[in-house]
Amino acid sequence: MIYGTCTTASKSLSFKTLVLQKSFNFRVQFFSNCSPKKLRMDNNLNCSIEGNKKGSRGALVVLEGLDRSGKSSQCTRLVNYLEGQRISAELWRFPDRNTDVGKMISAYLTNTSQLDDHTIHLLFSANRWEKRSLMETKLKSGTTLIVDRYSYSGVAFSSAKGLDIEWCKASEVGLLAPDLVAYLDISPEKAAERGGYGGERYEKLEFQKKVAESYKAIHDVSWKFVDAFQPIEDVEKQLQEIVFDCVTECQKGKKPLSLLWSK
Ligand SMILES: Nc1ncnc2c1ncn2[C@@H]1O[C@H](COP(=O)(O)OP(=O)(O)O)[C@@H](O)[C@H]1O
Ligand SMILES: Cc1cn([C@H]2C[C@H](O)[C@@H](COP(=O)(O)OP(=O)(O)O)O2)c(=O)[nH]c1=O
Repeated sequence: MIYGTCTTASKSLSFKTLVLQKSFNFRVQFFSNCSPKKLRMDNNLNCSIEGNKKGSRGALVVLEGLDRSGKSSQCTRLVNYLEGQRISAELWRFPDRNTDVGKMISAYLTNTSQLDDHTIHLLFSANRWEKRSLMETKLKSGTTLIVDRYSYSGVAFSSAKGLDIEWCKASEVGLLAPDLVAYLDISPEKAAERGGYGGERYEKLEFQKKVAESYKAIHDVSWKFVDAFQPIEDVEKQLQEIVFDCVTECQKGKKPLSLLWSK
């Protein structure tokens, strides 16, 4: 590890351009208006600035998609990538089956319990609410969260069963809004051909087709659609680029956290 000192980041530009990029030809995160910081450089010459400037925070990144679209694989790869860039990152997933609520959800998904559609919807929401405050603490302390499914799964899956979309959203209002939603786009038929399909309650082609329609109904222009039928490494590369940009924006400290369904 090599350490240097960043002395000129306060007035816009040029530290990275004039000194670092030109002389050494590598990429360094640049932050305007920050006090002098230590630069941390790894063996690949990836460089980051230690410490958080005021308002700097981690990014809330959500991966959504049909069952078997590749979310879990890509979430793991993303966290590894970010850690390689010296960006603090954690992998989260919903449902979180470790909590008491999560255990009820897991029993439902594995068909060992039966629940009314409204009830299971509210349990999925509760499972997010019980993690909300920890989520906020982590983000504010500078940790980026890569989240495998979030509110949009809640709304897409429940509304695919016929529940009213606005009713489905209501229990999600006030949860933290993601900085980025990446949708792993694959047809239900192609997803169904992938390994391990068929074990849990929702892993049925006809139902997944309805879920795909629900996702179409709830997405907005801010979502990034990534073709999930590409080779796994190509999906990974594309995600790395959009996630890195998002994390950089959040590190700048000019983007406060916002709340779900307020946009
Ligand atoms: N781009 C891809 N191309 C081919 N197979 C993939 C790709 N992404 C994931 N897979 C495989 O598909 C299966 C489901 O992937 P997974 O990441 O568990 O999806 P999800 O979390 O969305 O259910 C796994 O066997 C995984 O290895
Ligand atoms: C987070 C969430 C997931 N789900 C569904 C989607 C999945 O079919 C199932 C379990 O999610 P998950 O364990 O992520 O399944 P997979 O890895 O196959 O994508 O729960 C909901 O119905 N509502 C929700 O709020």
